[in-house]
Amino acid sequence: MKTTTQNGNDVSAAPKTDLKTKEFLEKQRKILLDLSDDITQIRDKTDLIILFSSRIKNLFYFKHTIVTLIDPERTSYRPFLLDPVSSPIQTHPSYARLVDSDFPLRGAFIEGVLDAGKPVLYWMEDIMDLPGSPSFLRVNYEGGIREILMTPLKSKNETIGFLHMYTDRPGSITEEFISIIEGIAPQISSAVTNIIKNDEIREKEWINEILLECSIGLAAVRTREELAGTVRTTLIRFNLMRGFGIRRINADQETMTTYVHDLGVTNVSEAEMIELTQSQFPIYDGLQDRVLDSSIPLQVNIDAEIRRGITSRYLVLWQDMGLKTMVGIALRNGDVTLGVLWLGIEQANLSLLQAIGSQISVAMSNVLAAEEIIDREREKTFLLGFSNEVARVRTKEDLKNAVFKVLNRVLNVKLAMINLIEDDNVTLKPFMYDRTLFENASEEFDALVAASNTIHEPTATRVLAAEDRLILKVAEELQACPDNPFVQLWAKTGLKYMFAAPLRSAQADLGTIWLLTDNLKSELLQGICSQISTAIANIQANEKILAYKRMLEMENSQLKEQIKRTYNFNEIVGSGPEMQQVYDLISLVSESNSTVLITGETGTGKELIARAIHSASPRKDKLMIKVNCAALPANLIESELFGHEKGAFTGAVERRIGKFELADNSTLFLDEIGEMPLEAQVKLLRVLQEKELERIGGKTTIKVNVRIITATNRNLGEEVKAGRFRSDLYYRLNVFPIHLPPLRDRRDDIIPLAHLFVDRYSKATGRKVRKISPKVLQELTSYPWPGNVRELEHLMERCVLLSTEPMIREVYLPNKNTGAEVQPVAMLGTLEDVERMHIIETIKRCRGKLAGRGGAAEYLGMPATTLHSKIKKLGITKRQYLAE
Ligand SMILES: Nc1ncnc2c1ncn2[C@@H]1O[C@H](COP(=O)(O)OP(=O)(O)OP(=O)(O)O)[C@@H](O)[C@H]1O
Repeated sequence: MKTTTQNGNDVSAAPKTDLKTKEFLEKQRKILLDLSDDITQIRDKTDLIILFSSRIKNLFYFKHTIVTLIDPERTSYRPFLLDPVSSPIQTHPSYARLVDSDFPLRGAFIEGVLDAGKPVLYWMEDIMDLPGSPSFLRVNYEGGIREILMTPLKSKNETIGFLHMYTDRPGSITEEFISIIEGIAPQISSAVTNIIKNDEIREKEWINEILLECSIGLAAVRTREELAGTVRTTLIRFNLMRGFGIRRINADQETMTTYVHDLGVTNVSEAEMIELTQSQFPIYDGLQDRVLDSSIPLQVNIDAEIRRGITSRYLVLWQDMGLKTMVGIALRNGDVTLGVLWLGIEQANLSLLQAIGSQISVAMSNVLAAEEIIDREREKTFLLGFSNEVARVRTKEDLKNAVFKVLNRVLNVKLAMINLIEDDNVTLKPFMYDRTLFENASEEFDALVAASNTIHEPTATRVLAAEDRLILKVAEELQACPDNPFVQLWAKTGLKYMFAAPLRSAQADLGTIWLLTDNLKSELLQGICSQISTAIANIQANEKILAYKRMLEMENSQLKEQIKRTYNFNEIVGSGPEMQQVYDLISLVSESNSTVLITGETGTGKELIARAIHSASPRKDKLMIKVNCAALPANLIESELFGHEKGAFTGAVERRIGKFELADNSTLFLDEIGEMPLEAQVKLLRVLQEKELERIGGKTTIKVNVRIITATNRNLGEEVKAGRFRSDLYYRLNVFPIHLPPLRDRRDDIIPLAHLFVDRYSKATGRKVRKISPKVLQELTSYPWPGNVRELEHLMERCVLLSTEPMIREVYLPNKNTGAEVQPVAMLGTLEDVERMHIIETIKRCRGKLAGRGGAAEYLGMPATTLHSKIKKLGITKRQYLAE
């Protein structure tokens, strides 16, 4: 057997022994046998070296021995089995460091052993100071060691470590010694391999045992707090607790945010702590994505990552916290990647970390599932609450309150806009928005709100085409459509997502809703949007009902107004034979359903007579409906009479009930029938014949039971002849004609009528005008009254208003020749009137005192006798100045 020194010299330095002697062989055999026995009994790894050392020492002298092992990467070797009791350097200050050091597998010293593949004896002085020589050589030399025998330990032809044997007596390691060591090296190797395996098995068992314990705890975890606590306990059990953070992948699939953490005791500031645990950190930053992609835990050197150019803020925060290395473990449950577990540790058993990681993954998915259930429940309750609130919504204001409450306060979502489609089915009109959202761009926003938008605007078209919603990433949209003014506005809010949805009710598009948020809860938002759709449909229906109600109220008040003006039979003044005849006709026709045509000059009382007929008819409990055919433009008269459906023509925004329908079971009074356009005459005739009608644009026929009374101041017979009035209609209307004579032909009625009107307007205005002077009565009866009773009525109303005393003494009739009214110089009356008024007023102020100091004569600047004669002359009575 040939053994070499580090210089490659023949082992001439080792004292020669006859290796073939029987004695030697016997010695070797015994050592091997004893050692084999020992090795089988070894329970503890330190026992091996102690037993080995003592057995060999029985035969040869050496100081002490150790075993070193090569690391799995085969870059270094480190102490594995020590015999500190025999070591001469155990009191050396470097001892503790040396036994825990890795020594590079480079340099002449160790490479010499590896190359030789068998024991190599070194003289310390030759080797210890060579470049690359391990420091333990010099330390041993200083401890008195002079030679070292290095024997490679092999397993399956690969060197797994070294047996170091040290001596302080040069020459004590003989050739025989070396030969024996070489012979027993395989035994030592296999013992070491067994120890390693045993160690591994034992460690695995220990790990499994603890993992099992931890897994029971982790499996029971249901909340985040429990998760944090159990992860902490698990790490403590493995002595790995130096602070941890679990980051969860956010819904955007682009960022991660801390889910649970325990940073341990660190010198981190409150602000940094909040930043680290609440920020969204990008997944694809070159580090987190590496961890997620890696199937094994990844050890990260923070400084090195920053030097590599990874700019994520959390690295800087870790650095600030004084951390040097972190281990990142991807957390996965089946195919689902949940996030990353970051551990603030230097190094650790990878398979252990992996096992911990997968247990935490299971626990985390349990917590997530539990949270999801709670979230869903909460969302359900929340939606139910919102839907109850929305069900009560009747106005836009109610809806605004409900929507803003739910979006801003509960979900942290901003309402960018609700647009509603107009009746033209194209225009999108802003309905509701949160202007505060666009504070940075208020001018642009106002301009967009003011400009009319349509369903053809590209983003609006996309939303309306969507089945239920559209989720847009604002940044991507801005890249794709940098010129779109809407997208530009969204970008200015700084929010990440635009959640847009069509608002629909019963499959009809009502409009679009646009929500901006960083926190996307699509399902919930979807639910809210459909509630908003329902609410808007309700509001619109309610608005229609209100409009309809308003219309009815308007009509109702008009009708009431008409009723007020309805005078019954008794209020019709006229006692002459002409009017008597009219009364007879009214009595005759009232009870029947016959159509009546009332003719007469304007103002003769035709409407009054129509109302009298209605009031005396069996239909009197319902309102008489009046249509003035002259007051309506030709194109509207049909819709006024027969009504129309929504959209029947431009401007028909609502359905409208016609007067015919309103007059069902009552009387329809068509005033000024002579003015009705021919086209409408045809339709009127049809309704009169068939007693049913169709609304304009409508498809169904509506049966009506209406009594018709018409009136005209024209000569309808002449109109028929001139072709302006349909003869067939004329005959149908002229069933029962009543003609009203003009007032000039019944002069006996003038004075009773004048008194009636004075009385009526005195009461209405609160004046005390009661009488008409004979002179005025005379003037009234001799006037021709071209405007008939209405003219008389207006004139008397005016007289009441102008009169300053209980008797009407003056009337301003139009000039009989010119028709123009003779205006007095002043509205105050004649000079005599003014004088009378002035005297009465002065006496009143003097409290009836005429003469003497403070009397009216003094103030009027005349002697009391003159005043007396004037009072007499002007017919001033005591009543006039003492009455009030
Ligand atoms: N005989 C009467 N007794 C009392 N009031 C009358 C009489 N005739 C007419 N009036 C009053 O005179 C006014 C005008 O009457 P009314 O409107 O009925 O006339 P008309 O013939 O229908 O007018 P037009 O042809 O202009 O529609 C009304 O205020 C009405 O009350």
